[in-house]
Amino acid sequence: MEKLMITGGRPLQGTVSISGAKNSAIALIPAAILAESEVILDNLPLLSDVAVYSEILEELGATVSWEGSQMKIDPSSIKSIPMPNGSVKKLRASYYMMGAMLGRFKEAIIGLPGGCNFEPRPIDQHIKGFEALGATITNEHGAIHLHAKELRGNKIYLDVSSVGATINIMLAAARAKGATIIENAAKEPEIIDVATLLNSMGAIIKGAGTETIRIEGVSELHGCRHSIIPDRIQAGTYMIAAAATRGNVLIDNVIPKHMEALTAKMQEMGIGIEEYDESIRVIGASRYEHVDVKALVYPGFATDLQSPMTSLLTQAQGVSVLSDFVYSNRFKHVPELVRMGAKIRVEGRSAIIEGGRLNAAKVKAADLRAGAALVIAGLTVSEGVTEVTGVEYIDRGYDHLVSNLRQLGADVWRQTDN
Ligand SMILES: CC(=O)N[C@H]1[C@@H](OP(=O)(O)OP(=O)(O)OC[C@H]2O[C@@H](n3ccc(=O)[nH]c3=O)[C@H](O)[C@@H]2O)O[C@H](CO)[C@@H](O)[C@@H]1O
Ligand SMILES: C=C(OP(=O)(O)O)C(=O)O
Repeated sequence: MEKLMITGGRPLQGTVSISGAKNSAIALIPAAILAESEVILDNLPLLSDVAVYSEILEELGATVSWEGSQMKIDPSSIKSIPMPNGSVKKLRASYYMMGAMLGRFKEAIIGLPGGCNFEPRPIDQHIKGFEALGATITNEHGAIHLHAKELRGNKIYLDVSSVGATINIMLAAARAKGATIIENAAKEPEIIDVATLLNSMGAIIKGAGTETIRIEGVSELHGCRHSIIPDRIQAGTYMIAAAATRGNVLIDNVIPKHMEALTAKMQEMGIGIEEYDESIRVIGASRYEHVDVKALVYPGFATDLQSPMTSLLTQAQGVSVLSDFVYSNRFKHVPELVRMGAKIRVEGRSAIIEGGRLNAAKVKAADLRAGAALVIAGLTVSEGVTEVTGVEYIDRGYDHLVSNLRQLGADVWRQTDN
């Protein structure tokens, strides 16, 4: 079993460069299925989810070569092969195979997604969107069967502004007949990134990043080259880690605009923030004020930073209230932080956090961002060694985590126990 070992108490110092966004990468790779020729993706993060996605495309017959942060995908030999089990079960975003395969072949059989299950994560809005485009959908023994004689554009109002449903409908609609309008679309930066790639492939998509997206279907898409936006959740995690250790860190290769909800909260706590064109410096202080945080859809505070933020709030004076309005039960990190001495109780969709010192402990990450929260907590503890298991979750979203933290002066290492 692999674990992360952390002797904390050292303020993080130096520069960390952020890789491309996981939540873009794992939508852009399946989007390449829609093209007839080679798609080149630059600034790709080296993550386990990305590796699984390249496996999925190879299983379908695509030629994938991956060198450093560049992936080349030649989808010209892709075939419509059912994927009820196997790799698709390993990650959440395999649901994008539904939209991409439907767009290209008008049919797909895809096993229900795996990934981080911090609470039930329905895909009813994805299904509603595909049905509106003319697909017939059945769930047979845990695999979704999708079929359409032809896909026709339609107006789709999403009941919840879902990132996955918005992207999935864009993928299928890009090669449908006529115009599709998505209302109450999600506005996350990763949606703009996917629309940018699709438009470079010859799609006609307008309004990505707003609540109304219009997609004019085209009969064919071609290859292109695209550079993935920086990962705002990784960036936010390092910003929080810098502040939690009362360090001074330049976070490079970020889009500061994407970080606004976090930077505003950190400034409210008394943390120094300097913004540059493509980087942000976080300057820790000896005392932080308590704040209330509400995780919301973009441009609100990201739910994916809610767990790391919980760890930072244990370092503030007084009582903070952190509520998650996207995932009301995303609190699997809380019992583990309590094992480390944190004073936190969960009431409904809120964690009530009383600032205080943490202790080293053996803790388990139950999902990706819970893992990030535990690493940050461990970095604040100077006595003893914090051991974090569940490293496979952390590897879904943070490439070079150990080397990045070590470069910033942290005493962190990976250990494998038999
Ligand atoms: C691969 C990826 O990009 N993952 C991100 C994506 O997940 P994901 O796309 O799965 O999340 P959604 O935006 O779809 O979920 C938002 C909310 O809508 C609900 N919902 C969603 C779809 C649906 O059909 N029905 C429904 O009720 C969910 O339960 C949740 O409460 O956005 C989440 C919210 O920012 C992030 O935490 C994830 O990191
Ligand atoms: C929940 C996350 O990802 P996924 O939707 O891929 O499980 C995340 O990135 O925090």
